[in-house]
Amino acid sequence: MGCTSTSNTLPIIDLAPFLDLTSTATARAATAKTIASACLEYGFFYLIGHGIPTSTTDRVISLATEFFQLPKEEKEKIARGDPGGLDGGDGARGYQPLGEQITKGMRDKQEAIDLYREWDCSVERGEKSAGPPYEFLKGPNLWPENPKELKPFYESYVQEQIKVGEALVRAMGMALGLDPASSTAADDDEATADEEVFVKATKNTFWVLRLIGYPALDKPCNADGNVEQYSCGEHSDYGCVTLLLADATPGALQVKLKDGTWMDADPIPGAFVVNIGDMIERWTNGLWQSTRHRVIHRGEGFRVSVPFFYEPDWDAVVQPLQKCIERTGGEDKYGPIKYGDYLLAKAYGNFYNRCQR
Ligand SMILES: N=C(N)NCCCC[C@H](N)C(=O)O
Ligand SMILES: O=C(O)CCC(=O)C(=O)O
Ligand SMILES: [Fe+2]
Repeated sequence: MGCTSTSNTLPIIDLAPFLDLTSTATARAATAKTIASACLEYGFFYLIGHGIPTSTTDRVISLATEFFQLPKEEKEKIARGDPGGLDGGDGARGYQPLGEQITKGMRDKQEAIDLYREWDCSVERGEKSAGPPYEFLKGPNLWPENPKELKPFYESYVQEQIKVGEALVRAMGMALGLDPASSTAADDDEATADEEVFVKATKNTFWVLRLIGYPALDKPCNADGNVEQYSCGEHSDYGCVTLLLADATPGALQVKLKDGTWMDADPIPGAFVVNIGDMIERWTNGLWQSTRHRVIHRGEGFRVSVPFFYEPDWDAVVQPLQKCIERTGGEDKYGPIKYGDYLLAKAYGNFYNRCQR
């Protein structure tokens, strides 16, 4: 697949009617309609009206940038440990140096920190034995000590993002409830059981926050225009919705369109780039697909992005909704799956060394 991509036409969705308590049912229905068509056509859109100020998102990016600029030894203080080891790691959380993350069997040119919803070991094992060893993914987060403000700032950013995720999946539930044959907006938005499915399944969201640093690629494309190196290979995300915050670098994230061509999804100031994950695809029986995307950072500088993944609860059982089965030919294409099991398999396969040996 070539290095070139077409220019930017992803839809822009305004979430404000779902966050502003004074908004009208008509305004919510209008947003839901735009979501329904964006999810059907692209599985990707820009999100505005989310209520998180640019002063916050700018700081999130600058703190991540500061971390990646630290010396290697400093960053490796929070290197993800081995699951089952006594170093305090669970194998998934913490810092991953360049080359540890793999996609489709190739090393991605990126370094990262993964943070997840805290796993409360004390509940399962009793307060006294809450320390290591941990099972894969089932441990405490490893937060950087430097920059000092990172942890408190990010903790409150996660809370703000959870609110956005909640409002967004509520809006998506409503969008799914719209009658595709009807062109008129619903006159009231009293939620039906189906419309609340995403909200209920994300009450204790097993969220992920990933800080990613992308060095410039040496040679992203060869003379024929084919891709030689990836910052992140082609993939879909695993859960409900990804709310991507990235620095201003253009020419990096690409979205795969239904015709197989790639389109740039360059950042728009103040907007998150949102995409739907595999669990939404399964709930909708493939009606809304978890669109594949990749990163080929074609610029010169160091690029930083901080995706927030708003996901189902660890224990949520995800299966196609009857209404969606009917709309997609009457056959259940996926069956039920527990989100935690799905995530374990995916996350385990993401690392080149240690976990895979
Ligand atoms: N939560 C994480 N790590 N999200 C990033 C997904 C990047 C693709 C992944 N290596 C894959 O092959 O699926
Ligand atoms: O950095 C980006 O633009 C996207 C990263 C991404 O797709 C991911 O981490 O899942
Ligand atoms: Fe992704």
